[in-house]
Amino acid sequence: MGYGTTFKRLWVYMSKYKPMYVLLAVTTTVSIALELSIAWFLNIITDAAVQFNMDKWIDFIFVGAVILIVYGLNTYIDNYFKSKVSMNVRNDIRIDMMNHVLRLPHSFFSNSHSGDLLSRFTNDNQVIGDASGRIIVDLVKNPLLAVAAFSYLMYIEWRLALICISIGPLMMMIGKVFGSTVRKTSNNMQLKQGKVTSFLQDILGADHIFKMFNLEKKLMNQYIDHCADVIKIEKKLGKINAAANASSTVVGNLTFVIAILLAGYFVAKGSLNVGSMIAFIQLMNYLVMPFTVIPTLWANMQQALGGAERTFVILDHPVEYNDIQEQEISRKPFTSLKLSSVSFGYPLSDSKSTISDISFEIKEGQKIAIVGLSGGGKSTLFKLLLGLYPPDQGLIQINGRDIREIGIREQRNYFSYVPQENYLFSGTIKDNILDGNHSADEYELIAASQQANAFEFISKFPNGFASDIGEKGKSLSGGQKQRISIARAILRNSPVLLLDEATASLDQESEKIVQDALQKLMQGRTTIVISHRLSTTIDADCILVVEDGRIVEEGTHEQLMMRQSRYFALYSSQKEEEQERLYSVT
Ligand SMILES: Nc1ncnc2c1ncn2[C@@H]1O[C@H](COP(=O)(O)OP(=O)(O)OP(=O)(O)O)[C@@H](O)[C@H]1O
Repeated sequence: MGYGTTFKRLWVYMSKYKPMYVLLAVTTTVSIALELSIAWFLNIITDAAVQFNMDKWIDFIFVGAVILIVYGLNTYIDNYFKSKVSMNVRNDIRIDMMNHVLRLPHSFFSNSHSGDLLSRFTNDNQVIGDASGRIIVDLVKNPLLAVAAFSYLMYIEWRLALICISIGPLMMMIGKVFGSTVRKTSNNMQLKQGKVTSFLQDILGADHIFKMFNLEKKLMNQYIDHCADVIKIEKKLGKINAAANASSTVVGNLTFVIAILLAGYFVAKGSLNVGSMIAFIQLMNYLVMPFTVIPTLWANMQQALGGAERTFVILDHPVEYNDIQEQEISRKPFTSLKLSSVSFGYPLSDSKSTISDISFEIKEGQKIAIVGLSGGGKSTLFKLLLGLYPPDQGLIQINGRDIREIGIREQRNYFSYVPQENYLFSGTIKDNILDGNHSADEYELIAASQQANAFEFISKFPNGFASDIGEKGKSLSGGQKQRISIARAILRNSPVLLLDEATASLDQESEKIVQDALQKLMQGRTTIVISHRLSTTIDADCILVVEDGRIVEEGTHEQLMMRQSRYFALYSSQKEEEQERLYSVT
């Protein structure tokens, strides 16, 4: 995307605030007029002073006061609306980004680092806002100020004005030489800052891990390396900015010195009065200053356009659905779920299919257990059922209808999903359980937590359901988090339960309580369970043994045990482990 295109897209956001930009055009014009009026004011006061003419002194005081008051008011309005327009554009883009990000497919999140996304929501958003307010207004104002100052200079003494304007091409050259380097370096800087944010996000939410593995030294060194990278770019940026400023200051002052020498010469010769020379000096500042600040403003603009480009990359990513809707709880009847020759490979993954030619059917009220070694593709199968990825081949049907006809929202509504790791959001216990069904009442909330064996521990908290669970449920135990997650799934009460049994080791007591809650959750529900425990496989209507993405065995517990093959081996090894655990406890 070129910068022109990026700006056009940014303009779509800015143009919503046209009245504010019109007002800023007025304040800019007034501010230019005021700058010139100060030069004019210096001119008349100096001439009056040189001529020992004190008649108009009271008028001068009055005019000076008016200029100052208007200057003050205009600066206030100008600054206020510059920041207001920035704030509004920033906020609109932020809201659009969130609205878009919430609708992006799972594959997008799988392939992005949340820290990088966070940096686009924060750092990039900040610079885009600055560009839409202060930077763009100053980029328009400074050339206009230069033109106005030049016109006034021409009026005072055209020969001096022509010398002064020679600064223009020289400054442009400086801007061009340094501008593109500043842009590249600034973009690099944003990327590095994104990496630092990602790094911080990884470690700050996992203090227990870095403490347990004693990773402090490693992380400290990594952070120092990240900071060194940032400092390296900052130094480079500092050097470029210093060189650009030094060059423009030298060129500006050189022109200034030449012009002032000539002005002095004209005054001495009597062709220019002292007042005009003073006004001339003031105007020179207005002519030189724009040329010195424009390269920096231009670089800031390009940095902001870089940020906008990164933002638009996200906004351009295809979404799963067109609008965000209220939570919908499916109460549609469910009769069957059928997979026919389903195959799938992860996008961007080098390996062959993760799921190959999988077929099975589950009818209302049945329970299927999926077992197999780690990495076999069990969780991936759930991702396909939940519509997180579309299958590459084959057919998934719910109630005999192809899921492509059903649509992704309705497809997801058929399922309650309890993942292996419990993702809870910051907030209260009540908020998290009600995420299962926002329209549930108090009675249903209590009933769900009772069924999930969670009510007792929740009641013991001083604030009960209103207790804050901390970031990702930090202030809860593993078992408590699982039970809240189960209560959430109970409240959702979708026709089919997808249960990825937790392998995380809980203490025996806690595991028993969680297991009991899971049994209650499965009771009478159509369930597909990724099973790591014997208790959930034995009573299953069908057990699928998955290896390398394929179903290598299927049948009931008795049938598979009789076959004495893969399931038998898995079951026997689990049984041994269970018994070892029992012995070690007793
Ligand atoms: N987002 C992803 N991108 C690429 N490959 C992935 C992705 N997620 C999982 N995989 C790969 O797919 C394969 C199957 O993973 P999956 O999580 O489905 O296994 P699993 O049988 O559920 O394992 P476990 O029992 O350990 O949870 C693994 O080789 C894994 O590395």
